[in-house]
Amino acid sequence: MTLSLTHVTLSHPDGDARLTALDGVSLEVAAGALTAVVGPSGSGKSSLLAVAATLVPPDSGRVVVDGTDTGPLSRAERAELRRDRVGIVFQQPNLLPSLTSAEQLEVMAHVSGRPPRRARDRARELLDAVGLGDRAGRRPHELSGGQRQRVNIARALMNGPAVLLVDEPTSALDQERGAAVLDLLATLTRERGTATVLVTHDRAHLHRADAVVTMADGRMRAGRVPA
Ligand SMILES: Nc1ncnc2c1ncn2[C@@H]1O[C@H](COP(=O)(O)OP(=O)(O)OP(=O)(O)O)[C@@H](O)[C@H]1O
Repeated sequence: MTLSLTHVTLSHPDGDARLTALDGVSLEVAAGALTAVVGPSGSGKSSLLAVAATLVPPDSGRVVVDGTDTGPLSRAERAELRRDRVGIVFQQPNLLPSLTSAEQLEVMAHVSGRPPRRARDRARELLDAVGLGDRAGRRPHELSGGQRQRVNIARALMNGPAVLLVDEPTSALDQERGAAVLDLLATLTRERGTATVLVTHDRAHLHRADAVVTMADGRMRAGRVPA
């Protein structure tokens, strides 16, 4: 499995007590598969993504990313693993206002020490893949919300991640643009072979997922993919 969480627990300080955000959660996602995570606010969905992204080490349990057990890794080693093998798409695109779409992507390669020329080609190819080949020279304020989210997705794929983690990508979009973004994520997952986890409130599009899991009070329950 490309992403594997086994009996993961995570708690946060809550006054003198601790609040359990993840309570023995296990999840496996194969390369090329899209798993959607749904559940009410506060059920642990963002905590699950944070742990899978190696941003937060769990209190107990195992997180394996692309064959690497992340438990023994130092903070610096986790950061390196994240940079090279994990793509993260946050709810808000967080694009840099002064950079063009192509440059938003090229920065990722630069940070990873990859050659600029290859980065330019790859940025072009990815912008084409998300339908923005003709918007490569535009800055964020010259793009629509849906286009900015597509740049955000392309940027997350820049370093060829094995695992793609996506947090509520449609929350700022209308129904039609949201549906298009989810279609795109499903297609990219298959074409690029990422193990993708998508947190969403939007139950309308769950049929695009290979599996759906529901979180409630930090626990996970497998669900059927709706027809
Ligand atoms: N950094 C933190 N410090 C303290 N408590 C936290 C922290 N992050 C999350 N929590 C708590 O952990 C529980 C799970 O939160 P989490 O954000 O993972 O849920 P969620 O399902 O993503 O919710 P939402 O849909 O509102 O984003 C909640 O009770 C939340 O208040």
